[in-house]
Amino acid sequence: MSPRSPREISVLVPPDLAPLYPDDPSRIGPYLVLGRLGQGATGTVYAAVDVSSSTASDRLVAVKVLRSPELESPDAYPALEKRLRALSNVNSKRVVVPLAFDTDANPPWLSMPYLAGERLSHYVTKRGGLGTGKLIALATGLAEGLSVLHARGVAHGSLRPSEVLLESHGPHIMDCAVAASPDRMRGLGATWLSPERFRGGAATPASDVFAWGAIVAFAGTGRLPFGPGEPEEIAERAANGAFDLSGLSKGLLPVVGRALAPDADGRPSLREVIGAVIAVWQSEHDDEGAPAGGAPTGRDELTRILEREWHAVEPPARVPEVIRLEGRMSNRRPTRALLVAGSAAIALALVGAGVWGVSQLLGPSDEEALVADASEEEPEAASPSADDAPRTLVARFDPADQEDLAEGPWVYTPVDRDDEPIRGQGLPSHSAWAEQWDEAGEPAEATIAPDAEVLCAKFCAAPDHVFLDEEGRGTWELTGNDFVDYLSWGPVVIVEVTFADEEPGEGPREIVQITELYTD
Ligand SMILES: Nc1ncnc2c1ncn2[C@@H]1O[C@H](COP(=O)(O)OP(=O)(O)OP(=O)(O)O)[C@@H](O)[C@H]1O
Repeated sequence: MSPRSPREISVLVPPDLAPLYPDDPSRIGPYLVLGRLGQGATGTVYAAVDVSSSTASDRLVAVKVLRSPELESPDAYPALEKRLRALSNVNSKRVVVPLAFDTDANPPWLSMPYLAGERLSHYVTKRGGLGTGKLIALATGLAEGLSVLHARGVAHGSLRPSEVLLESHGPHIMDCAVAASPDRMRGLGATWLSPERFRGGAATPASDVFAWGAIVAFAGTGRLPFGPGEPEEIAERAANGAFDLSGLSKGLLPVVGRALAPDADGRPSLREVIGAVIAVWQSEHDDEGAPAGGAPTGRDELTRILEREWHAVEPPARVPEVIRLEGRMSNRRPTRALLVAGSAAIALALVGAGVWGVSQLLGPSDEEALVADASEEEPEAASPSADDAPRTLVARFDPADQEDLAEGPWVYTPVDRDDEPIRGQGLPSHSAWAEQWDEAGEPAEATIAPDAEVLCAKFCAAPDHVFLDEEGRGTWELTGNDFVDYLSWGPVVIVEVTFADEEPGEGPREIVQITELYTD
């Protein structure tokens, strides 16, 4: 097997990744930018590739280019740098922390792990308040994340339901880099703003506790705790302690009520908050299954609560994308391959169906027929005639077998497999995938029709290549030319090929249809 081309890597990307705008950067720091994740009041977030990462599933990062009103004065930059340094040392799975940042860049940026999930604001708006177990997990998780932030001297300052991401492993506190100014927060919704912040005060741990109380109240009841209205009306109710917690899980009422105290001194510390919420959970679970060996720590309990209560937050599917790292050998293919909405399930379904279909197709008698008739005159690569080989077979194209990577005919080796592909273990590399297939015949040569129909799941190209068949299965549609171009990059590929229906003859057979086989 030849090694995979060092010029390409695969990355699992969200299926609905938006394309870049013409002015968007193609690189940010060490990252290759793939598409836009979104734009908020503090900057634009891009999906980007960390080329140093060794696994497809970890390569995707989110890079935020900061452009926020709070950073308009040059004095803001040293403070930003200090805050990002502190954040980089935060050790909590509940906080999205920077992987890298550059505050000298213009504009500054920070990278963070890519997290697939749903904002708490969307989740509650769509489904209503959370059940008690999940609410307790959320409340404990947020309080733990905030307490670790505070221990590093960082008050979040802008916490609200849209800054809480629900992901399959638990809730995450996002957007910690820049605390919104009170002015900006007033515009974003006074509900989450403590009275002292509404009056223009700085972000403090106590103001984060207030935000925690308001978020937990919203998540538990599906309603705004101070009701609807203009920011001033809401702020007035907050200043008077006029909240409505009816419908909130009974055990949580006292601690949430105290967190919403108008006076910062009247609010509990996060340690008290965590203790109170854990006590509610333990009282409802009789402490069953508590770990042996003394009183569990807050973190142990949080882990246990998340394990028990955090269900039904599934990560959205991601789809494979092949990224070219440097100049291309041909200009037919776009530098990067971007997949569009809806293709994830269908692409994976097609691949699964393709693998299944091929295993059905290749019964034992077919396998025997796959053994190519290597003639004495052509020892390197035989060209089986149309009457002694099936019209469709699974083949390996290994550029190591090919003398000239730009010109055909193309050497292919029939392959098959006895076992089912192992799924759910991440996307295998080209060569690892190819190694799962056994040789089932002698190498032979074929030409590839320039307009051959190509269905691919992994080496897909531009969005306008998307293809849906009559049964709703789909993937990307390329041509034989694109496939030849792909082969010239050097990867080993496993494909199902169909030859032209031709009269028996001497020359290499012509491939008119190619379906890439891949799985994860
Ligand atoms: N680490 C991440 N992983 C995946 N997507 C992310 C990540 N960080 C941000 N995003 C996405 O990027 C988009 C913009 O996020 P951002 O936090 O900048 O904006 P916002 O929260 O909408 O507004 P604001 O800047 O006012 O907080 C959102 O759709 C968000 O889900």
